Amino acid sequence: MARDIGIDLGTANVLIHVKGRGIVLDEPSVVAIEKQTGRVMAVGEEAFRMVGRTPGNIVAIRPMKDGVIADFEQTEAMLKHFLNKINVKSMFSKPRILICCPTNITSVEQKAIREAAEKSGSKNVYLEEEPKVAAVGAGMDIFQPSGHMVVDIGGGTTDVAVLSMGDVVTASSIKVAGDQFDQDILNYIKKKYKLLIGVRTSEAIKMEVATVSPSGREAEMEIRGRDMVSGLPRTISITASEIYGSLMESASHIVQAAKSVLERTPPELSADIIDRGVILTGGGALIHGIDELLADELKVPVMIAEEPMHCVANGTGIMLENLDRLSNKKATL
Ligand SMILES: Nc1ncnc2c1ncn2[C@@H]1O[C@H](COP(=O)(O)OP(=O)(O)OP(=O)(O)O)[C@@H](O)[C@H]1O
Repeated sequence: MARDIGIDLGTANVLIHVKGRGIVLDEPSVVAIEKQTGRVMAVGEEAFRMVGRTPGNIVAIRPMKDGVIADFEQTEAMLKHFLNKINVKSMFSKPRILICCPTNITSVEQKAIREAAEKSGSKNVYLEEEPKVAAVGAGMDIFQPSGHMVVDIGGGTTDVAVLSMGDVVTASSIKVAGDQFDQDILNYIKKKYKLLIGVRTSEAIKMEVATVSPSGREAEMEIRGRDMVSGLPRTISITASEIYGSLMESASHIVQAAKSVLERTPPELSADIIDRGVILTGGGALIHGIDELLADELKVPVMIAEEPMHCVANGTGIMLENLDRLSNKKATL
């Protein structure tokens, strides 16, 4: 039985979509390694629980940090682990696999990703650009001769693209996305309160109280960390309005990337975008107020896709059904 498998190989999360079954795996892109031997101790959810909490000889890393493959061996190990976990070999004979990986990876890295997938039992491996698949997963019919614009805000990268007739017309990719907001919050707390917090705490702040909305947000949260002066644990309370300022620089990079794409878009397609609006995908689209900010700045309607974190994974399923229309990267590798 031939089956199709789609993989969103994201810098923050890996999702695997199996035709007819939907998303069968959704785990953080984290690997825990024993430092001296390089042995992989844990992958995904289990490794994520160790972030910031490992003893000295173990380190929990994100092998694809910042939208590039920072550690290729660990990326490969992670991909193999996930494919084994869903037991591809016993499930299907010769599945077709479509992988969406960061836009900036080199052709050598692309080849190695393909090989890792092939070793897990597939002879037909395709790679595709993330914004294109995100747009399809968000429900856009990008194969028509009309303009669609997607802003995919992930963990490491924000990809902005205008698509028409199944291809990218204008695009921009910047290394400012959800992770940068976490870092901004962490830096702000450190500077203002002399309090050290971990990335997991700053991510929780981003989700629960942060906003980039010009109209603000009513939210407050108690956070714990280590006082830089006394070295002792300390609890403070923070509000949405004070976090707002620390996020504005990163938010404006995302706005600028979207503006630069619109400025380079042919006028007929711009007109389509005014009618249809811009769709936001990726987990970063869930930061409070990003839709309002972009709508204010771009002067076009902006909507957050349904289940923005699942768009790429769901899009792989749709793309695999349209393999003939897919610009097949396989031949070029
Ligand atoms: N409710 C939320 N509010 C704000 N941010 C969120 C929320 N949920 C998830 N995120 C952020 O979304 C980001 C991860 O999104 P996603 O899984 O789409 O990224 P990715 O596809 O792995 O990354 P990339 O596209 O860079 O490869 C993280 O930075 C995470 O903190």
